[in-house]
Amino acid sequence: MASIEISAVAKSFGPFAVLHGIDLDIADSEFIVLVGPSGCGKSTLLRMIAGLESVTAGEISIDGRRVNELAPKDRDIAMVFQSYALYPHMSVADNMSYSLRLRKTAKEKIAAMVSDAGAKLGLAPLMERRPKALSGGQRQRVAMGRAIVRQPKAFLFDEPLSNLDARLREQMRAEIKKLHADLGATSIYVTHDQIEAMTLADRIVAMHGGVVQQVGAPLDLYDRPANLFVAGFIGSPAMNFLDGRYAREGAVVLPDGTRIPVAPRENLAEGAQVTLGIRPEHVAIVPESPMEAAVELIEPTGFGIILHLSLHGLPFKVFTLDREALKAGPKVPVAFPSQHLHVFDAEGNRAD
Ligand SMILES: Nc1ncnc2c1ncn2[C@@H]1O[C@H](COP(=O)(O)OP(=O)(O)OP(=O)(O)O)[C@@H](O)[C@H]1O
Repeated sequence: MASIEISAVAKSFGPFAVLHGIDLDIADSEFIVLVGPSGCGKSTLLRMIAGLESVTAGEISIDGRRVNELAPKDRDIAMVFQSYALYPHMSVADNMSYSLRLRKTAKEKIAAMVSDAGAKLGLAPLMERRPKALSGGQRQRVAMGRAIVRQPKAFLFDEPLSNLDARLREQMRAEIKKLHADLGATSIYVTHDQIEAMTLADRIVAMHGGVVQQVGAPLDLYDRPANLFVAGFIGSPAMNFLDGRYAREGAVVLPDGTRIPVAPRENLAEGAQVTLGIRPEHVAIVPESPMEAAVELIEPTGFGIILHLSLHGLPFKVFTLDREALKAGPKVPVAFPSQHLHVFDAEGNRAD
């Protein structure tokens, strides 16, 4: 297994700069998830680590060795693609053993490694089938098996679950997590799905516009997002944002004059433009609250209830497990508990 260091890495396609100075140190055995909206540059970064794209500037090292000029096959890393990329004319066993046969590994060793990986992935009864006779989930398992038998220094995953339906995605997600716990292989996983990022990662790298926005443990990003982008991207239903002005005695004043008490922030001036953030599950419905919101829509999800509310025309959502919320009248009393409030400055950065 390996550590991977990315230092000041930039990428341009002709005149278009898509990655702007990425720095990231990945520890041996770590599971890193690169997450961000379409076009943020996460796949390009992964492909540069794999050697499938050139590095415009900066340096990528694996185990302390610069690999910028190294061909993909010499980097000793395995990539698992969204499209599986299996050989259609080969059986599952032959797909999995292909790279070992190329390396002229001994036959008995190949058989043992393929059967071991097949058993780990629940593929044992399917070893003689061709890919076209497999379901999407089974194909993705074969693609993973092919990566595992190579015993690479690191695994790179490029949206491996995007082609699967929701239920299978959930199941495969758990399998990937178990596999990582079992193999302890350094892994870099690209997705635009923040639930995959939250559930799989040791550390999440949130990207936007070719720039790393925040790196941290999933719950750090959830509890203390560094800026408005991360706050809005991580979490579903998404964090509510309300624009207002900061008052130094410790409040944010909304455009309608509503004062929301917040812990004082040293670095904000009186009257500074700010955005208040609160997650839907943190908005409290409390009978004694003087703040009343109009009920616009009620969405029961089965698991919980999402209320679409508005405070003098400012929309926000509440998520609650309390089924009483289904009976909400035209107005509900709400409160924004100050320990759950996030305040962002005019540049969108966290102000603490
Ligand atoms: N070969 C290329 N030539 C020119 N532009 C490219 C090339 N490959 C990617 N890009 C551009 O680089 C930007 C980043 O693409 P990339 O595929 O890395 O994004 P992504 O975050 O992985 O998005 P997605 O989730 O849609 O794959 C995009 O604007 C894309 O159009």
